[in-house]
Amino acid sequence: MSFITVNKLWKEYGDQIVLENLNLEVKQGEFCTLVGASGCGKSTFLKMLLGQESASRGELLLDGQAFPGEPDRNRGIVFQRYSVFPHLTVRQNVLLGLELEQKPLLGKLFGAGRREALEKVDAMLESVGLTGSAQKWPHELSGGMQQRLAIAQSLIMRPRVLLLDEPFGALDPGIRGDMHDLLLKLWQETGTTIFMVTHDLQEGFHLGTRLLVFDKVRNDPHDPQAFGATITYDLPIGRNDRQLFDDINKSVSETARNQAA
Ligand SMILES: Nc1ncnc2c1ncn2[C@@H]1O[C@H](COP(=O)(O)OP(=O)(O)OP(=O)(O)O)[C@@H](O)[C@H]1O
Repeated sequence: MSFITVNKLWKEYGDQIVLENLNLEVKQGEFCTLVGASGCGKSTFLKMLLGQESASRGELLLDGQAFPGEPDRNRGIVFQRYSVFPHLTVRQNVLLGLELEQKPLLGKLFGAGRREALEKVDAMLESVGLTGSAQKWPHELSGGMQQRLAIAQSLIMRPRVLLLDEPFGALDPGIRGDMHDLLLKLWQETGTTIFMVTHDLQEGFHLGTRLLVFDKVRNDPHDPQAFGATITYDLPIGRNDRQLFDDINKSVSETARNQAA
């Protein structure tokens, strides 16, 4: 049985068809990168995996069971920006999830429970290279450091699925390279299943074990909302196929141009 099954999945908002007939089987530990023109529903698909949006039709299964309808600790998400709490220090940001999980009402741990949780937090901060910034506030961190904090905050909960929505989109190219290395290291260490949206096809090819291209097969210029996007390429990657890269780039750019027209 596959870990995640997407079966004839549709998503509509009112008259607008965003996603149509998505089918996908994902094994535990895969790293899927999602690319496609702006507005093709990639973030919507992540939100469905998170449990923040429901399907209009079709099935989304985790271990053969319907996906929990609300976000839970099985699934962590990191957005392009603003996913950390500005009023908490780096260490408190990472601790909070554990505190809320163990003491949902109070949101605070004491004594041995707190010491144990802080050991995990410090190990996680070490893993993402933020040990020296543990007492800092988020506004004192660079963009790359804030994203490392957001990843630590998600991973401390040991999610089975990690959802990343353009996590490096706002970072300088030099820092992106370091973040790629870090993410690959954490993915190998934790074995978590990753879905990552990126606008950078090269990044998608570099990081993923599988590349999913979201695109519109049909387009009605008089009614752009009539058709949704679907998965047009689902490729195992890890090799550098220049022709394939060019083909995907061309088809995604064409859809982007049609949508802008
Ligand atoms: N809550 C919502 N209510 C109504 N329409 C929505 C909602 N969320 C998204 N949409 C619409 O669904 C379409 C897909 O949006 P989505 O953000 O998933 O695309 P995307 O591929 O992630 O785009 P981008 O690459 O620009 O982030 C858009 O036309 C958007 O306006």
